[in-house]
Amino acid sequence: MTLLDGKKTSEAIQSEIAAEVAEIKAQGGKVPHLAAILVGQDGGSMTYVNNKVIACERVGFASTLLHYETDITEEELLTKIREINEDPEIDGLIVQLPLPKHISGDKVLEVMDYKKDVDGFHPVNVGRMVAGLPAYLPATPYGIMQLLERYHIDTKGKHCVVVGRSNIVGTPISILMSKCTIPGESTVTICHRNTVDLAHHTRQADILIVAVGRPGLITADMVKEGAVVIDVGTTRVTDTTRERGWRLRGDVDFDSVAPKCSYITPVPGGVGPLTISMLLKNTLRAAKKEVYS
Ligand SMILES: NC(=O)C1=CN([C@@H]2O[C@H](COP(=O)(O)OP(=O)(O)OC[C@H]3O[C@@H](n4cnc5c(N)ncnc54)[C@H](OP(=O)(O)O)[C@@H]3O)[C@@H](O)[C@H]2O)C=CC1
Ligand SMILES: Nc1nc(=O)c2c([nH]1)NC[C@@H]1CN(c3ccc(C(=O)N[C@@H](CCC(=O)O)C(=O)O)cc3)C=[N+]21
Ligand SMILES: [Mg+2]
Repeated sequence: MTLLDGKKTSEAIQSEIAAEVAEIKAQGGKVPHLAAILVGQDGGSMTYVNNKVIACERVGFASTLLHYETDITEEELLTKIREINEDPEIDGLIVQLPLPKHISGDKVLEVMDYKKDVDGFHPVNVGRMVAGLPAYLPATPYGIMQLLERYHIDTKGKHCVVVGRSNIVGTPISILMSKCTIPGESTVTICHRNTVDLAHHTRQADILIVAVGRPGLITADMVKEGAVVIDVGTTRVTDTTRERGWRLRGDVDFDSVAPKCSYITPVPGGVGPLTISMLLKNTLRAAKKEVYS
């Protein structure tokens, strides 16, 4: 069993990005600039946004964090997004999810300039990804592809089973794994809440990707011997032995499943750190106008 070390891979990617930024600076070019919008006080969201800002500093990007109270109106938020769209200094924009109920995530995406949508959630980027055209790929699926690539995991002709069909993880990773690019070339099954006999499907998987948000959902009996298991889930569970009172748990029951796997990602230290690195990568691509001029 080989551990897919997301932290190490993420550090390698961030070093590559930092080297490119240094080169851009040396040539007097524009330093990539990421703007992040956070609405409200959700603990997890605050942690992720802070991690993103810290990572920006580490690779030499500029960053702006815009933090609004939960009672900001939808129109006020949309006005702010329009301002950022017009600001030539800012290359990439993310709006941290979840948003409060009175703000429509779909409207936010509609207003956002897709050329600055480094999360890859805008319908233009989603459509271009599906069509196989250059696009910003959503950071988590992009990170999973990086892990598979950098560990030289053979995906061609394999059966990839994805559990979860969200727009930010399950759906895009299923599409990418089915494409005629490497990693990819897999035969893909997508499972969700209404899948009958989940274990029957997961047991068929050569590559099992789980993005549900239910700690320990995948147990050893649900996994084929020798499978590659990618655990996207990151749920905070109470842990009184920790100073902060909680720890992160994945969707896979790691202790029982790991011995059966050829490769497996840990939580934390698996997919999560890569998500941040690929967001930086997208921001660099935005600053370099690699996807759109
Ligand atoms: N490591 C990282 O970088 C990231 C981690 N995450 C984590 O990944 C997890 C999933 O996130 P996200 O995709 O946004 O979650 P969503 O809640 O948006 O989607 C969860 C998906 O799981 C499906 N589902 C729920 N229960 C079951 C079940 N019992 N059996 C099969 N499928 C089920 C849902 O089905 P249905 O569509 O029918 O409701 C849905 O498609 C969360 O823990 C989140 O914190 C998310 C993003 C990035
Ligand atoms: N617009 C938007 N884009 C997102 O990409 C987005 C979002 N909203 N909302 C929430 C989810 C969740 N998500 C994670 C990012 C990093 C870690 C991560 O770095 N996890 C570390 C641990 C971090 C810690 O210790 O808290 C790890 O797994 O090792 C986890 C989850 C991005 N999301
Ligand atoms: Mg969601």
